[in-house]
Amino acid sequence: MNHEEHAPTGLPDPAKTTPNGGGEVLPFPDRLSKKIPQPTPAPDPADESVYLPQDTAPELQPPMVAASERADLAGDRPLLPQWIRTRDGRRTMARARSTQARRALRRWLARQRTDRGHAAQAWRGIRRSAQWTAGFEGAHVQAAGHQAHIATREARDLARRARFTLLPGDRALAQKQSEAALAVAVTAVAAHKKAKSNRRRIRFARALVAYGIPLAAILAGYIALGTAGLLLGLGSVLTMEAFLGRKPDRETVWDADVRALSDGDPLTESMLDRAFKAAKVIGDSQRLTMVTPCAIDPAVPNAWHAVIDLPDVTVKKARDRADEIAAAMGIDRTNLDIRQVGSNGRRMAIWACGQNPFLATRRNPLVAGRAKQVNTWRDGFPLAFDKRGSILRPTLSDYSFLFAGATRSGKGMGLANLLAAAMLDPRVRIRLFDGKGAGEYVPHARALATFVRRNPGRLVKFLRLMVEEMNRRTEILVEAGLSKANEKLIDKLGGIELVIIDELATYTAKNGPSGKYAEEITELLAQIAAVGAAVGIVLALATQYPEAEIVTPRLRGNLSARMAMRVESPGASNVVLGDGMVGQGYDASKIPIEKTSRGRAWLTTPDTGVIEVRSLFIDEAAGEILPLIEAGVALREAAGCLPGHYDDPIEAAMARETGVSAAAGGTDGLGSVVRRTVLDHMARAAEATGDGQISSADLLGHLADIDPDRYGRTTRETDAAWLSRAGKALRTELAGLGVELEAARITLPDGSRPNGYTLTDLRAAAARLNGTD
Ligand SMILES: Nc1ncnc2c1ncn2[C@@H]1O[C@H](COP(=O)(O)OP(=O)(O)OP(=O)(O)O)[C@@H](O)[C@H]1O
Repeated sequence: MNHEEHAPTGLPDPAKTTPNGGGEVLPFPDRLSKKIPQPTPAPDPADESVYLPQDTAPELQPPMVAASERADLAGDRPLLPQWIRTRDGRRTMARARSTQARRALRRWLARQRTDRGHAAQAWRGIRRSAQWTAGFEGAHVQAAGHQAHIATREARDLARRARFTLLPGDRALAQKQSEAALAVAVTAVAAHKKAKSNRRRIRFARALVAYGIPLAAILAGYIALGTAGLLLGLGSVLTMEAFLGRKPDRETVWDADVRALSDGDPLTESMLDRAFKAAKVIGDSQRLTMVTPCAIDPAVPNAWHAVIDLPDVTVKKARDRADEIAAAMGIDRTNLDIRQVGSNGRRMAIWACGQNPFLATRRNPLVAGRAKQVNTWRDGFPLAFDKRGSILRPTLSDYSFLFAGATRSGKGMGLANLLAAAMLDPRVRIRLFDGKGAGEYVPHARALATFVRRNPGRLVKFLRLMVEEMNRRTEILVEAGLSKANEKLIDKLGGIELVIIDELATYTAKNGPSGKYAEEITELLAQIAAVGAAVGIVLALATQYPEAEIVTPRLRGNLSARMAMRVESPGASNVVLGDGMVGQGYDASKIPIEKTSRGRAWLTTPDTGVIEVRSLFIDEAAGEILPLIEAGVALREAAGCLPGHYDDPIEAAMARETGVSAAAGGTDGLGSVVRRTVLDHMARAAEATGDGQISSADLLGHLADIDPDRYGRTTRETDAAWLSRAGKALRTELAGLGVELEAARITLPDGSRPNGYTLTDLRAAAARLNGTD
């Protein structure tokens, strides 16, 4: 019942309401227009207008007002309108409730006929429990059965051939092949049996949960309460099943044409057939031939694989249409992997996963276990995992590396994985130039043969030495008659040189502050990258700015292993992966900007081609790298090659040339590698004057305090003689450092114009000396 039904008769007439209005009990006429007594408000003694005259008839006297009909003076029943508290109001409400109940019952009855009815729900729940009990293990058994079948048939054929081969030599060979095939068949049959028993065991365990528990509940109810308990138990089990089956099956799930791996459907032959047809890889009249049936890949959740033969099309064509195939299977291209098997170009292994295989974060195995020595030359270093979950381990014996990606894309993690393994290989001399200049690598310093922050001038000198070192090593190889170093030769050559440059743009940007070095650095890097790896000199460059100016095409061409994390544009992706790669579907700018995508990349190496990967994770914030650094220091100490404690020809030559060594990050271990010279004292003295300049006389007085032997004044010396001698000593010292700096006229605040130096000139000379300008 609703208010509109009453409108014509039921609504109170405002004209007839008492003067006290809405706060009082209002009349609510009956539907049958019964005469109802007009409830009257309690008289307000203060309001004389509501007093009835003395001669009012007794029937018009105000009736006794029931408690529920009294005015709600205290306001403690504010949510109930006054009219409900009348008898008619209550009757109206009762009528409304009964109508509602009737409608609810009708709705419930109508629902029972649909797939949302409680019986349907319970039945669906029971069916789902049965499906869950059966599981997917059958696919494994089927695959193993297929293998066993093929292997036995092959063994039988070979045995027959061996029996009928008459030539003794051929017969021996045939028997050998027959025995091998028999062994394979026995293993395949055993694997089939094992898969069956595994399926039985898992099904039994599931059946215990799906059927055992409900049966036990019903039985317990019956024993405890008899028939009532039995009904109660049955009721609760059916309620539980109805809960499990509360969502109706979507029709699409059972429709072969729209099955999707992402909905949890299994990969089937018909799904593959349909997807390859929809992607126009095969025609409507063609069919795929299954070499192995679709089976679960236990390494990745919700992943499947199969080997198929394509009819009259190449695997390359299928790979080119990977996007379309994936879409037809209801997944993203990232979740699909197509590889060629064998050499006929038609057989392919397909792997597909219902969810993004790169959502998982996988830790670097070196930090997960106990840190022990690693052979990066032979076994490589764990860098990343592919979509099938296999860890990729590039070796340090074949090529140089480039890591590129926008900020926070995870390129630093790529370097961190390389560094982690290099730490644990004492033969690797790690030379790190940190162009960002932050403190990120300071904890590693003790194990670094060279550690310099920024300082492009030093990098140029270092790379020149490296090119000389490369030529020296090449000569050794020439003498040994080899084109490439092997593991035995590594020690003779002087170990593996790993040159890491983090933020290449600091050094190779032509328009940057170190532009004058850019060209030479790029050229030297390209030379080292081209032949270095063959003689044990490997580069690992990282940049946030993958632009052709920073990584020139020639340099990129020589860096054979390149990892493109998320970049800003398709052009940047091509700078890393190679021209035209975006057109082939390898586009690092399409990697989503999400936290869960950090470390995802396209990796290209001569061994793998271009593949999609995610780098392994090292939680640097939690200090996971620290035990590796300690282990690296200990290994180098034991091998007698702890930086700064052995004769490193490169750093020795650098020290000769620049006057300071950067082994283990220099004397302060921070990679600042600044040479403390007389220039620093001069700059500090000029700073102390407060006006940015200092006269020669004051400066020499200051130097006399610091280095009395050289600049001190003897008792018999006149002022002029001392100034002349000390001035000459200073010029000699500066010339010895290779610094060209002459005293010039300066104007002091008192107006005098003596000879002296400005702070700006002194700083510029110091920067030139340290190569930091
Ligand atoms: N493979 C990965 N798995 C999980 N998380 C990762 C992975 N790689 C990077 N990350 C996360 O992304 C953050 C940024 O990574 P990283 O410092 O390597 O990026 P970057 O590109 O070098 O950043 P920046 O340009 O600021 O130096 C890391 O702190 C880490 O938490």
